[in-house]
Amino acid sequence: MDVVRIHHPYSVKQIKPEPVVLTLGFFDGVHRGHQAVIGRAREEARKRHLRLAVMTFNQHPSLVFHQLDRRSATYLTTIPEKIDRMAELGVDLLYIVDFTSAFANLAPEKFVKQYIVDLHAQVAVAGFDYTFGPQRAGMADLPQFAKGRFDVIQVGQLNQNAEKVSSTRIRQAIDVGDIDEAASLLGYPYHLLGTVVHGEARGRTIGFPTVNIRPEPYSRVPGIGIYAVQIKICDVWYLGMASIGRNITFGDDRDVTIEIYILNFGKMVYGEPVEIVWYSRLRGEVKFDSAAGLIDQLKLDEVATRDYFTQYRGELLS
Ligand SMILES: Cc1cc2nc3c(=O)[nH]c(=O)nc-3n(C[C@H](O)[C@H](O)[C@H](O)COP(=O)(O)O)c2cc1C
Ligand SMILES: Nc1ncnc2c1ncn2[C@@H]1O[C@H](COP(=O)(O)OP(=O)(O)O)[C@@H](O)[C@H]1O
Repeated sequence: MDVVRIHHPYSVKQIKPEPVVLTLGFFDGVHRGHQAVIGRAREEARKRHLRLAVMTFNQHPSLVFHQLDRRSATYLTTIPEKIDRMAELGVDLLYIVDFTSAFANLAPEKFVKQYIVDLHAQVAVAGFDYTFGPQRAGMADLPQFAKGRFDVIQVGQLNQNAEKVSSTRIRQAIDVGDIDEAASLLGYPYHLLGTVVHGEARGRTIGFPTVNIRPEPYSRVPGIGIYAVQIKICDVWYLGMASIGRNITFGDDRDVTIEIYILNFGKMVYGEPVEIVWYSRLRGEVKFDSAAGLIDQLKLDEVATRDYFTQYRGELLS
C-alpha cells in the first residue's frame, strides 16, 4: 500500500497518476461500518479494474470546526494503526490529508475538483453521513458537484442491535471497559500502541513484575479494570494480564497507569515499543488491606487469564 501525506495546498507531483475508486472518510477505529464502506469500494475497484484509494485525515475534523476537550481528542486508531488496518482491507493507496482550516474552508466545488477529480477518482464512495465543505454539503449533493466527472456510491447505515455502528458508540464502550462490546462493533479486538517506561519498581518485589506502558499520544485508553491481553514486544506475542488503574492499594490520588504482567516472561524491556490487544475484562480494581491480599488476588488473576485463553482463545496458545 502506498501512503501519501498531503498538506493543503498540495503539489500535483504528490498525486499518483492512475485512475482509482476513491473512498472518503475519517474512519476512526476502521470499525464494521467503515469496513462495509471500504468493502463496497473494493468490490467496485475489482469490477472496474481500478486501484482502491482511501482519503482520510490526520486529525478529527471537529478539532478545526470547534474546540474539543482533551479526552474527546483521542482516537481509537492512531495513524500507524489506521495505516495497518487499511493495508489489511486491501487498500492500494492511502492519502492522509492534514485537516486544517485552509482545507476545511475549501468551497465544495474546489474540494471536489482538487480532492476527488484531481486524485483521478472515477468513482467516489462514502458512507451516508459523509460531509464536505464549510457548509457541510452531504452525499446527496455530491452527484451535482461531480457533474458527470465521476460516479458516486453512497453506502447505507450499518446497525447492530438496532443502533448505528459508530466510533462514538465504540469510544463509550472502551471508556467503561466494555471491550467485548467494542470488539463486536469494531469487528476485531481493540488494540493500543505504547512504549515500556519505568514504574515504581514495586512489581518485582511482590513477585509480579509489570511493564508500565506509556500509550501512544492521543490514543484512547480503556476504562479502569483488570484485563486479559496479548502484548507484542520485540516482534513476539505474549499473553498477559493488564491493570489499568490507580494502584489504590498503595495510596490515594495516584495517576492512572497501565501495567501488564506478562506470562512466561523475564526480560528487561524498557524503551521497547509494544502493541496490546484487549481480550477480556476480568474484574474491577480493588483496594486491598495489604500487599499480601493483592498478591493472592494476582495469583487468582493469573489462573483466570490462563483459563480465559485456554477456553476462548486456544489459537493464541503456542
Ligand atoms: C493483573 C493485575 C491486577 C492488579 N490489580 C490491582 C488491584 O486490584 N488493586 C491495586 O491496588 N493494584 C492492582 N494492581 C497494580 C499493582 O498494585 C501494581 O502492579 C504494583 O503496585 C506494581 O507497581 P509498579 O509496576 O509501579 O512497581 C494490579 C496489577 C496487575 C498486573
Ligand atoms: N513477567 C514479566 N512481566 C512484565 N515485566 C517483566 C516480567 N519479567 C521481567 N519484567 C521486567 O521487569 C520490569 C518491571 O519490574 P517492576 O518491578 O514492576 O518495575 P517498574 O514498575 O519500575 O517497571 C518490566 O519493565 C520488565 O522490563
